[in-house]
Amino acid sequence: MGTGADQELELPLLALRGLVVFPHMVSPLEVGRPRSVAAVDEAMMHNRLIVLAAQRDPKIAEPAPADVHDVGVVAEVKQLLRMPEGKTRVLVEGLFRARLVMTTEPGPSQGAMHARVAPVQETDDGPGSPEDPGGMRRQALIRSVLTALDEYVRLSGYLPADFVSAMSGVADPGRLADAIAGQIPLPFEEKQMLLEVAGRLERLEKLLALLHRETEVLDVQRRIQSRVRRQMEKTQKEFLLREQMRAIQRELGEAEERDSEAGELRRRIQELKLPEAVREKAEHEVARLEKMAPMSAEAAVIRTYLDWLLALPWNRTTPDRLDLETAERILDEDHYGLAHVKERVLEFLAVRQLVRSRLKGPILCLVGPPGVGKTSLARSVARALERKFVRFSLGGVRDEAEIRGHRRTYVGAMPGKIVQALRQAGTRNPVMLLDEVDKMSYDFRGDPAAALLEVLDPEQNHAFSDHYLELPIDLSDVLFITTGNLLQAIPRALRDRMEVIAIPGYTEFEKVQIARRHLIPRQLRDHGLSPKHLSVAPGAVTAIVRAYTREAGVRELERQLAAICRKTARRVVEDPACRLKVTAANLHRWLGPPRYHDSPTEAEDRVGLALGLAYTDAGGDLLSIEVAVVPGRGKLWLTGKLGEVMRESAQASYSYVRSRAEQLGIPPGFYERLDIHVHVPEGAIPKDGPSAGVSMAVALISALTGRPVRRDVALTGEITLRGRVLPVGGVKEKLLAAHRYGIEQVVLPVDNLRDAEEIPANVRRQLTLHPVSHMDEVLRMALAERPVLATRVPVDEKTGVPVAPPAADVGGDAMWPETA
Ligand SMILES: Nc1ncnc2c1ncn2[C@@H]1O[C@H](COP(=O)(O)OP(=O)(O)OP(=O)(O)O)[C@@H](O)[C@H]1O
Repeated sequence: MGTGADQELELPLLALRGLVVFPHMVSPLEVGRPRSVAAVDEAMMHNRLIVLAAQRDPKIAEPAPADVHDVGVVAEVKQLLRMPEGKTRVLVEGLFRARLVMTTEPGPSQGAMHARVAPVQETDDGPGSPEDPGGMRRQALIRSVLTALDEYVRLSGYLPADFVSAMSGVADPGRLADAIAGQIPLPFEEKQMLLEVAGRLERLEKLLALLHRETEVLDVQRRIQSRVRRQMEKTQKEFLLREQMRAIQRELGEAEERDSEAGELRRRIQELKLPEAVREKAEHEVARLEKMAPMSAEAAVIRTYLDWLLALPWNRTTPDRLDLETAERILDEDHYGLAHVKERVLEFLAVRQLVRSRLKGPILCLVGPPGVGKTSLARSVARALERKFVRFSLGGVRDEAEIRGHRRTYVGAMPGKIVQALRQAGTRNPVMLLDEVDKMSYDFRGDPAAALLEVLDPEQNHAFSDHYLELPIDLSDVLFITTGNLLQAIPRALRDRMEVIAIPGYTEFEKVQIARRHLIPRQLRDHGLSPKHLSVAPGAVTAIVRAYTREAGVRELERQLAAICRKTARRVVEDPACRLKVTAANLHRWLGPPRYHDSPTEAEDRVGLALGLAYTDAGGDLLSIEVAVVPGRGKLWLTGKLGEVMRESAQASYSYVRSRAEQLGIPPGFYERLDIHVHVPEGAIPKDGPSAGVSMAVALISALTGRPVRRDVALTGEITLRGRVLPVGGVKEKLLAAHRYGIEQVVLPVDNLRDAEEIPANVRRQLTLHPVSHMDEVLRMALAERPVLATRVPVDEKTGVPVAPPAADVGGDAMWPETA
């Protein structure tokens, strides 16, 4: 067919939308626009030739000559098929590239557009052409394109597999490029770009780049798809399994169980009339529970949580009994003595009666040795107020989470102790006893004291937050009472927030009263006995206190009485008619030999042995302090498990003695020839504090001068390097201890005298107190006037220098070890 491939032609123009036809490519076209139909008709009437050129913008409906690209293809219309609605379908075959030289618009008669076109001369083909000597580039390009095409076909699945082998038969690079470009789905702008390249190899090279890019895109696409597919499969699988499980549960009747569980929970929530925030949270959790498989671990977590939420007393309170008379009667009924504490409790109730609304604070803190009735007093307060009573111990708590709970994300998470106690109480206004606030510690897991501060602060505790509950809980109606053994060990910030009431310990008289009025009746009751079975003579109680117990409280006493009751119970079972009587004389038959007879007090005055008074967490106690002087080089030995402060205090006493040696009648330079050993017996018990300073100085001076210490004097006081005596703590407990051991003379710092006013009058009467402010006064009181030995430090008569001592010859009192 004469196509006139090298001269200009005037042909009808068909504008293509979003489509490029290449030479040698047969392609079906749907023609609808009137101008396009006219162009096809015109071509059919002449030589079937037509120019196909792509529109620059496929969206334009009626393109003007400027709207079509300058390069297109001259094609032959192979077939024409008229369709309904005026549409026409044609089959065209591209013949050659052509440049549109001039394009003319149709006249008003709606005919076709025309274009004058000039064929594009294709360049650089064949071996030996200047750009490709030897045809190497051509070869390389063709091979690369075929490889890339192979990869592309494999990845896309879009073209038939034999397309590649068909293409490998095309030798002309330009044609190859056109044939491939015509078949693969590239954006039409890129196809147009390829159409406009006249150079064959250049066109092939551009196609190669596009192929590579397409392959890469396909690869990424494939990876995304497979990921999406996997995801889809997983959700589908889960959905399927869940459905199956539901079906199984239905079969087993579990679904109904779950539905009924949720229904039951909802009903309970409704009934409980919870505060709004709590109700919302509870309902939210029930809704979550419903969506879960009943047996799943998560459902169990939610169930436990709901259990807690619904069990807490959000709005349950008990009315307070504010009747003072009854309250006083109850307090007296339960406890002997303790007037100060009872008074404070009654004051609290009185204020409560006047201020009906919430009373901020106070938090009572009962401090005293074990067994003085702190816990039972708190219980009694609850009884007087008709409130519920709960207690927990803070001893050993070192983790904030124990107070505040663990977050629910933890396995086995639980609310903290406060919330647990509230649940146990079942009302929101119990008396809550926090035992052993002085035994808390802290580590990297947070400071429990800080959490307690929030609990005990009336400004904050109306919205206490527990990590587990995730809801603020109101603690402002709780009456907190705390207890501890040592005031100093309670964290300062906590101490400031509380009203401390000290219970120093009981005198012997009080113990006997407590036993007779409370402990014996209670033990009889607890052992199923009646007073006619057993009577305990007052003298026997005193004997138990003296010989079988050594304590500030009455716990050990109660235990001994329980032992007596046990023995009685056995006898009563054997012989219901028996009548038993415990007296001081037959006590050893009930309780065995006395446990305590060895008092630390001595039968006679001793050299180098002083009695100090100590304050421990078990109350007050006596402490013997021994000093021995041995030949040596001025070393000071300290033994008996002394704490840091006590050691320093011993050093201070020693320095004081050295600096005052001459006035004290000790040869100067004694320390160059002698070692001094200070020992505080009962080494298993740790001892600390500065209050033994005075007694150590007395023992030292006694050992160095040979003047014995009076055995009926006990001492307490801190010493300075200049011999001043400073006040100390725990004086009440110390005085009670001195009295317990039958000591009558107590030397104490003058500033501590007012503490002595708080001990019971009958004890006070039996003690003679010697207030002092300087060591000189202490020594006048505590040391015998004249040495029992000429001097404890032998000196050379001529030089006055201490010499090695002679062999001991002073009986049991010997301070010098025998020299070998
Ligand atoms: N004044 C008292 N009147 C009657 N009973 C008392 C009195 N003091 C203590 N008790 C009794 O002594 C026992 C021990 O008291 P409680 O357990 O309250 O001691 P505590 O001070 O709390 O000791 P701890 O510091 O070890 O907790 C209780 O049975 C208590 O009833």
